[in-house]
Amino acid sequence: MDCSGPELNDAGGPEDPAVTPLPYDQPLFLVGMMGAGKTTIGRSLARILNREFVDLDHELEARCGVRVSLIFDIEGEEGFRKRETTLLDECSRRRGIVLATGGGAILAPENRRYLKERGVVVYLRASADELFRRVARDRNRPLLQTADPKSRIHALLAEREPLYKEVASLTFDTGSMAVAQVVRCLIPLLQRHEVNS
Ligand SMILES: Nc1ncnc2c1ncn2[C@@H]1O[C@H](COP(=O)(O)OP(=O)(O)OP(=O)(O)O)[C@@H](O)[C@H]1O
Ligand SMILES: O=C(O)C1=C[C@@H](O)[C@@H](O)[C@H](O)C1
Ligand SMILES: [Mg+2]
Repeated sequence: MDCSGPELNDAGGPEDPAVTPLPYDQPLFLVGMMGAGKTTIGRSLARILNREFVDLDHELEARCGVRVSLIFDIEGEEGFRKRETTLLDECSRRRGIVLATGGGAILAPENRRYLKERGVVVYLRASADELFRRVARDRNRPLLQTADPKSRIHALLAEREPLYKEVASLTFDTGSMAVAQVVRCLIPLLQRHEVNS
C-alpha cells in the first residue's frame, strides 16, 4: 500500500525528522491484540507527532517494580485488571499523548468508556496467524504461556474483536505491512480525523 507522509526507515523511525503535529490534542489510544504493534507503532507515531509516548503495561511495571508476568503470578489476572483500570483512568485523562494500551484493556466496560469518551482510538488489527508469528517467542505475555498458544490467540481474538471495534474511532488492518509502512499510512488518517472538543 502506498501512503503519503514522511519517509521512514525500516525500524519505523523518520528519515526526515520533521514532525507533523495533529490539529487536536485529545489523547491517541492504540488498542488491539498482543502483537498488534501498539507499543512499536505507538512509539514511532509519538515521535513523528511530537507527542509523549506512554505504554500502559510499561507504566504499570515501572510503578509496581515487577514485570507484568509476575503481577499475574502473584495477583492473578483479576488483580492485574484492577491495577490496569486504575492506571488507565489516570493516563487516559492526559492530553497530547499517544497511549499504547494492554491487549486486554478493552475487556472492562469502564475502560471502554474511558477510551471512547476521552480520546481517539485506533484499533490495530492483524490475523491470529500473523499475531502468533510476532509474539511466539515472548515470555512476558502470561496469557500465552499455555500448551497451545496459537489456539489461545484465535480464541482471544474471536472474543475481543467486537470490543476492539466498539471502542475504535479508526480500524487499521496491518496485514503483513511493516511497522514503518503502518505508521506512514496512519499519519494522514489521523490528520484528517475529526474530533469533538
Ligand atoms: N506490522 C508489523 N510487522 C512486523 N512485526 C511487527 C509489526 N508490528 C509489531 N511487530 C513486532 O511484533 C512484536 C510485538 O509488537 P508489540 O510489542 O508492539 O505489540 P503490542 O501490541 O504492544 O503487544 P502487547 O499487547 O503484548 O503489549 C514486536 O517484536 C514488533 O517488532
Ligand atoms: O491481551 C492481554 O490480555 C494482555 C496483553 C498485554 O499487553 C498485557 O497487558 C498482559 O499480558 C495482558
Ligand atoms: Mg505492548
